Amino acid sequence: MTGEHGIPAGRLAQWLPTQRWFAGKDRPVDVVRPHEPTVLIEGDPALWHVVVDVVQGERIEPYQLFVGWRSGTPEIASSALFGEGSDRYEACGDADLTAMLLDAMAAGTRIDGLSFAAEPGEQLIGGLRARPITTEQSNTSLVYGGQYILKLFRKLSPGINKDLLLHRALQAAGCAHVARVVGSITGELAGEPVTIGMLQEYLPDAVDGWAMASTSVRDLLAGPDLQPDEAGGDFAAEAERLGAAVAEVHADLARALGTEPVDRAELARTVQAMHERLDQVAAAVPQLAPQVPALRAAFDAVGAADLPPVSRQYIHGDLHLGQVLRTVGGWLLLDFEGEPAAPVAQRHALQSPLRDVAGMLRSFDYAAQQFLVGEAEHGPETAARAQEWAWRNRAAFCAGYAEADGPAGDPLAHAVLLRAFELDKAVYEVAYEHANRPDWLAVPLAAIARSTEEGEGSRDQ
Ligand SMILES: Nc1ncnc2c1ncn2[C@@H]1O[C@H](COP(=O)(O)OP(=O)(O)O)[C@@H](O)[C@H]1O
Ligand SMILES: O=P(O)(O)O[C@H]1O[C@H](CO)[C@@H](O[C@H]2O[C@H](CO)[C@@H](O)[C@H](O)[C@H]2O)[C@H](O)[C@H]1O
Repeated sequence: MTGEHGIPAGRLAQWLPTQRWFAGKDRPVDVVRPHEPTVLIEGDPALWHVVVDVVQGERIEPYQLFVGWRSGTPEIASSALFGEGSDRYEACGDADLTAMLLDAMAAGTRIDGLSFAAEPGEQLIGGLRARPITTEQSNTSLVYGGQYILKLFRKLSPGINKDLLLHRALQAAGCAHVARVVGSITGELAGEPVTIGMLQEYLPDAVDGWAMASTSVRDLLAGPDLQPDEAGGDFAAEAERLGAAVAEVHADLARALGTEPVDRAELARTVQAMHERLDQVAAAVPQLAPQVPALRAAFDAVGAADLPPVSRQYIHGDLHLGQVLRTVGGWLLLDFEGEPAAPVAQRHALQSPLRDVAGMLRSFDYAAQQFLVGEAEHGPETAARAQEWAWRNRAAFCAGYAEADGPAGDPLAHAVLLRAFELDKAVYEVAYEHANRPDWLAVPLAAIARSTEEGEGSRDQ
């Protein structure tokens, strides 16, 4: 144990890599250096907020922890204890302790360097208990009494978090496709404000797009003679509505935060970045090697052609079916942070809205292909029907986007750029799956192989 509050820095180096939200699992943790803790609850039980610098070779990244302690023999899951024999635990699962986070926002409290605040004009209901959500996520979210959801950002970067920034901008623009932000927690890091948490209205009846799309594909593949438009779970109407929702979010972001034109020099930088990503991923994943020349040709086609103009703007940055929720009122977009591995400056860079379109098109491919991965039994007919499902829903999504007049216009009018963005995303996915879910690596690899075999003449482009 080190420090008067007993933060077990030595044990944290072993504990952190066991946590789903820890983003540094690709290399060993050398040392963990806690900053001065903030006492949130004093006494028994006690709660501290602690920022720790995690040192991994040259890389030093700050993460936040909520550290709990109570006397006696508390029932704490062993995975929450900071190592065997430690009496300090990760407190996000302790409802007696986390209740204070909402109460402090409701009261507008300041504790040392931490500011807890309701958004202007919001009256928060305090006194609610929280439970952590159990879905796979990169941060930690607590649901308070089915009313609010508080996202605690784990890896911290100085400045207002892009998720909070874009939610606020969209809300101020009257956008119907985001959950309302009602509060926030802000701290200080390297002399700058840093977003610790974002409180939003919780939508208990929402279903995520990945679950809905997966149900639709499963339904189709279960009926051997069905076509995608005949299956009971046809998703095309939802895909079209989703396309319109994304177009409206893009238009609101463009109006609220501005756009910049894309000249040839900017396009050349974009192509260069695609090549650089490919260099890195191909070096780490040898299975990508056969596709590298065709990928390079698809990227270079962007620089060579006289393309219709698309301006740059704030975009979602990591849009896929798991980042959208269907409520009775329509589709909502979540989690505007961008790609988890991207440096913060890159996440804030203005980009083509076609990148988000490409992300969602990749996701339709994932939804269709997930049931074929490792499934040696399926024949060519099953693969063809899964492909048909993806084509149908990709086309419906693009039609919805075009109809709603998003800033990218009709995505299919930008076939060369859209194809390059899709392939670039698939290269990112190869790296993501290689590092996180090796069983899924076949999905983006197969998509790249199909696309490079078919060339630009593929079905929907
Ligand atoms: N306002 C909300 N209402 C209901 N569920 C939500 C809401 N916001 C997020 N969720 C759920 O929480 C999950 C994680 O949220 P997300 O913002 O993607 O976190 P992370 O950045 O940690 O991945 C989502 O997939 C969704 O299931
Ligand atoms: O949701 P995150 O911001 O953590 O995004 C990361 O994880 C996603 C997987 O959970 C990953 O998405 C990929 O798999 C999805 C199916 O699980 C699929 O719908 C997406 O199209 C595919 O990219 C995402 O790339 C990664 O950044």
